[in-house]
Amino acid sequence: MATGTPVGPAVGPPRLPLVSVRDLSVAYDDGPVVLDGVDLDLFPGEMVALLGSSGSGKSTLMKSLTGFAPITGGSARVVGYDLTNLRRGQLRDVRASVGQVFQQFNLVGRLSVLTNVLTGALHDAGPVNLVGGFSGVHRRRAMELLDRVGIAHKATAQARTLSGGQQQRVAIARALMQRPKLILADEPVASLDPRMSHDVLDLLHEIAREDGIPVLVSLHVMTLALEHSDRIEGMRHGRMVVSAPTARVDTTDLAAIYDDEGADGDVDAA
Ligand SMILES: Nc1ncnc2c1ncn2[C@@H]1O[C@H](COP(=O)(O)OP(=O)(O)OP(=O)(O)O)[C@@H](O)[C@H]1O
Repeated sequence: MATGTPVGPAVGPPRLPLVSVRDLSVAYDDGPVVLDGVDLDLFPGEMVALLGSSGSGKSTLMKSLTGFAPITGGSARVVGYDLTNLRRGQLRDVRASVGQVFQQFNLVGRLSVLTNVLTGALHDAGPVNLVGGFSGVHRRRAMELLDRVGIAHKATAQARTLSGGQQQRVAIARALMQRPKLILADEPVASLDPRMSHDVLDLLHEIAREDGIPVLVSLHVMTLALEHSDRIEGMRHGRMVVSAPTARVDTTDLAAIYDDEGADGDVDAA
């Protein structure tokens, strides 16, 4: 298994991981073990691509980081919380600190783009009604974020009228509205064409670098992962079989992840 130190500045204070997972096991409802002895560290400012064949456990790993998959063994520290030993109310705090981006965008189609972004602030806005209840501060921030993701001109449009790539930008702005300490993006480009896929991954990579937060992104297209990540984590049958800086990943690593199960991409591209 390839390993390596995470990408980052050669000098400066030691960086602490925002996510530190050790020997993690997950099983659903007394079923078979789905994650088996998984280790994972995510550091500030890095874009990490999570690769693996269908069913290897990528989504389950992401869900386990926000308490949506049952941890049966090992440990998981996420944004300062020990997920196996949470006190009352702390799971809510973890979820409020983790921005999530999904394949299907998960926007409310009949609401405006701006309102969709504002829902990212629901955890700290107190009781609001979705149409008029957000403060001017929240509204200004939502507009700034729409500007940052390049879609401020669509602020008043219904979300369902936007293209897939535009909707994913709105979803990313909504995640940023949470002021996240970590972003989890589960196959965020699986519904997008190649051009939009590159644009969305560029945007996520830029956010990781500029905001200094880790972005963990699961991808099916290997070539996209090789082009748009600082580090590759590779899963196979619920185990982490590769963990290495992207520049050092080679065909042996990719074979360890996919073997003859196939991937959407060319192994020789490495
Ligand atoms: N809620 C659930 N209950 C029971 N088993 C589940 C549940 N969710 C996932 N699994 C099982 O866990 C295993 C890993 O699934 P998971 O969705 O994490 O894989 P994945 O790598 O994300 O796959 P894909 O790339 O197809 O999304 C699979 O065998 C799946 O059937």
